[in-house]
Amino acid sequence: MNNSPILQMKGVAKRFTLHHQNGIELPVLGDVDLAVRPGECVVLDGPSGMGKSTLLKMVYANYRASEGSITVRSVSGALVDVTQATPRALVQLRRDTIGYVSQFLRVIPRVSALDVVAEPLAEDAAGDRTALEAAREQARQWLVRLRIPERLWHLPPATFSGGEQQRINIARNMIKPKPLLLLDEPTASLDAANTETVISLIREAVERGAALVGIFHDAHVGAAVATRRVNVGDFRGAPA
Ligand SMILES: Nc1ncnc2c1ncn2[C@@H]1O[C@H](COP(=O)(O)OP(=O)(O)OP(=O)(O)O)[C@@H](O)[C@H]1O
Repeated sequence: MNNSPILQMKGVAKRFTLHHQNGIELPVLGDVDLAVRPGECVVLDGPSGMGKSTLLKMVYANYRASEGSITVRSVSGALVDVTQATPRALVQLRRDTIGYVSQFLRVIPRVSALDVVAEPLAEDAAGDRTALEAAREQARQWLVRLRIPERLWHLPPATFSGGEQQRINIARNMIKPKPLLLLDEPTASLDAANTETVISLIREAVERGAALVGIFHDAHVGAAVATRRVNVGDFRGAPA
């Protein structure tokens, strides 16, 4: 296995410009140096407002870094600096290399829960019927494992409970094994049994050699999955 980092952040800083407050700048993170290798699950610690979610959003290129480089080793082996990548390269990277599980499901109107979960594999099937059916079969297995009642499988998740939506989101974002997985409170609305299932899923991802970076307010989950802990407050530039 290639043990070089899947994620490498060097000298990363983030400042928000508050346009409605005379353009004042809010420094959140500075001098972030972080390398994450295959088989690591780095848990981000630090008090509320320190910039944990901001760090993940920069890696996923939802937020643009103010300084520094964020290099991701793609499935094809190419090193891509997400701070410089073209929109097209970012779409490809999100499709094949970087998974991002947030607390909230972005609901797609009229698409059933089963198809929402199957979609990342169905996209790759490119119309091939056997591959499409295999994608839907895998989606069924994920729905069973995450205890989504069968009566919900063919309904769009818009009206599902918070915990049900969160589990659909986890299944959709983990069904396709990707080298880098970003987890922003994936168990926030889950009961004990489903939380344990997610802990197992995270450990399985670590075992297959994925690199993970996660935020978990539930200390039990963080302790159960962490191979290393990083305190975001230690990155210089973060407010005291
Ligand atoms: N889009 C934005 N515009 C302006 N400020 C922002 C924006 N996003 C985040 N911030 C600010 O950046 C700081 C860090 O926020 P972030 O959500 O990363 O913290 P966190 O460590 O994840 O907190 P929590 O544990 O409460 O989720 C906060 O002060 C927040 O207000």
